[in-house]
Amino acid sequence: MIPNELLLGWCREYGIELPQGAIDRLDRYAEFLVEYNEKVNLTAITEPQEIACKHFLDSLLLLKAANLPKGGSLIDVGTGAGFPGVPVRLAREDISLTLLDSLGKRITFLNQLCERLGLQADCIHARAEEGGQNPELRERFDLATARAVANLSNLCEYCLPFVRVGGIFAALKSKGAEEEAGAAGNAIRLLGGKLEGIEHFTLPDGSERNIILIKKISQTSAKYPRPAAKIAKKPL
Ligand SMILES: C[S@@+](CC[C@H](N)C(=O)[O-])C[C@H]1O[C@@H](n2cnc3c(N)ncnc32)[C@H](O)[C@@H]1O
Repeated sequence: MIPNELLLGWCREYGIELPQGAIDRLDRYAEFLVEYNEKVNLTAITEPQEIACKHFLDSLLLLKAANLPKGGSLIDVGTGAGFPGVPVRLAREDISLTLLDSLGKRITFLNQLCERLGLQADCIHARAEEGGQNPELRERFDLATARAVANLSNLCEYCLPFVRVGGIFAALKSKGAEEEAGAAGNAIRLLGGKLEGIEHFTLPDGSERNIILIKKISQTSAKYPRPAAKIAKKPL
């Protein structure tokens, strides 16, 4: 359904390697996404070339920006229909993937998707504020990521608790990333992080993508993440 050759060409251009069979699995992913989206709202992007560019290639850029060690672990917070986590896992069969979202209908979709694609992933129905206090998830991951979930300050409180010391939180953002990173300075520091840098990309459709990289340099205090109402009322 997606323009496979075009996507492969983009991957070559951006230096992203795909293992054998990944393009076929991405194609089946797109097909199921569009089919399921007719009954349950998952995404506004349904045109095949747009899915290839704005969902798949965009997600895969994470691999260009952040180092994910061989056999490492990735958590995608507020993953929605699986972005960026699922495309990244299809490109990196060695990693373990956890997909977390607060909406049950998204998790139902993801479980069915994993079954169809024969993909191993933990799909967790929880708010990030709760998941980050769960000892089985807290400070366990080499890489945490999120796209289109919240402003960077709140996102740091959602995501940094999941990251092990020495690991990375990578936030996928469009324009205004420098300003957001500046405004989140206090949150980054309080949560045990350090701004490593921002990787800039231009997608084939001309849109801007910035990936903000935050390294976890010390443990996050047990008081974070706070309950949702507190985060909303008093952002760090
Ligand atoms: C705009 S969608 C983005 C989905 C996906 N990351 C993408 O880029 O296509 C935001 C997603 O974040 C989830 N979300 C928002 N706040 C959350 C929270 N506090 N904890 C977990 N999931 C959350 C929503 O349920 C939704 O699926």
